[in-house]
Amino acid sequence: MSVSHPAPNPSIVYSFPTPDALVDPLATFILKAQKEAIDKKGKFTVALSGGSLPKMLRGLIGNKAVKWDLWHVFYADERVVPLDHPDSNHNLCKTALYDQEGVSIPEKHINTIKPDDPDFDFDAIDFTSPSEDDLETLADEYESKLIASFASKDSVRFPVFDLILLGIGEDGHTCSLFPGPDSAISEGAGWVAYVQNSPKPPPNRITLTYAVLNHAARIAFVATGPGKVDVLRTVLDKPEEGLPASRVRPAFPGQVWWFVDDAASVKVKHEKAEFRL
Ligand SMILES: O=C(O)[C@H](O)[C@@H](O)[C@H](O)[C@H](O)COP(=O)(O)O
Repeated sequence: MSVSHPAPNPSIVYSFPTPDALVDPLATFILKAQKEAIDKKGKFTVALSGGSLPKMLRGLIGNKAVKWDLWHVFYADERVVPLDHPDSNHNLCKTALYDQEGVSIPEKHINTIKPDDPDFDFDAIDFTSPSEDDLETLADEYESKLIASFASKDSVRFPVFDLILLGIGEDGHTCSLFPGPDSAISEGAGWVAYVQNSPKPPPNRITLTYAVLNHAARIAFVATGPGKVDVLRTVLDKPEEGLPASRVRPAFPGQVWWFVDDAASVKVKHEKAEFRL
């Protein structure tokens, strides 16, 4: 008997006149996701990306409605560098968000790529040229953190994030899922994969897989600036080209939203919705 799966919902695109103008709506959107999650299960699980994204979360800083103590943070992807390195997505989020006045996510709720296993010496990794074993261990250990947070692998096939916040590169990558033959991090893979030779430096990364992204309750992409014009047009209007960001299509009732500025979305034909929550 064949089982039919409901098709993914079409993406909802909000375009704002400037990057600044999307900051408060994005915060409102995140707060709504937070409320729904906390009302349902008393916590809010969110995955953050690097790049320009962390700074776009500034609308949350100082907002009394944010229940920081109930946030459980993972990284959609992370660069394999020391946690205090300027290239670290954790470091980026720490500077832009966690260190800001009033932001009080408990440290144990922030899931860095540093393994909990006391036998694994994260700081001893040769970060300029980590071994494949190290990368594999980091991916496996990160998966263990997901399992610990989302239940046991026996009882749940995939973690269901309340919200995953993503950026997009000009080549259509998202997380550390790049176009090309190496985008072998396919639906069949586990929850976390490692990447070597990433086309965007630094070369070594770990990333959530499509499988995890496509089980999320909500995905929000944030993309601004004229550099994203062509890629947004391709991803939103020609998803059949299969760029990594187009492959992020959580099954019903999952939903993808785009928070973009007019400079990035000027060529997009996909319907733009009026922002109202
Ligand atoms: O760690 C990373 O490199 C990212 O998570 C990556 O996927 C990023 O989100 C995009 O490259 C967009 O970056 P910008 O927002 O800086 O353009």
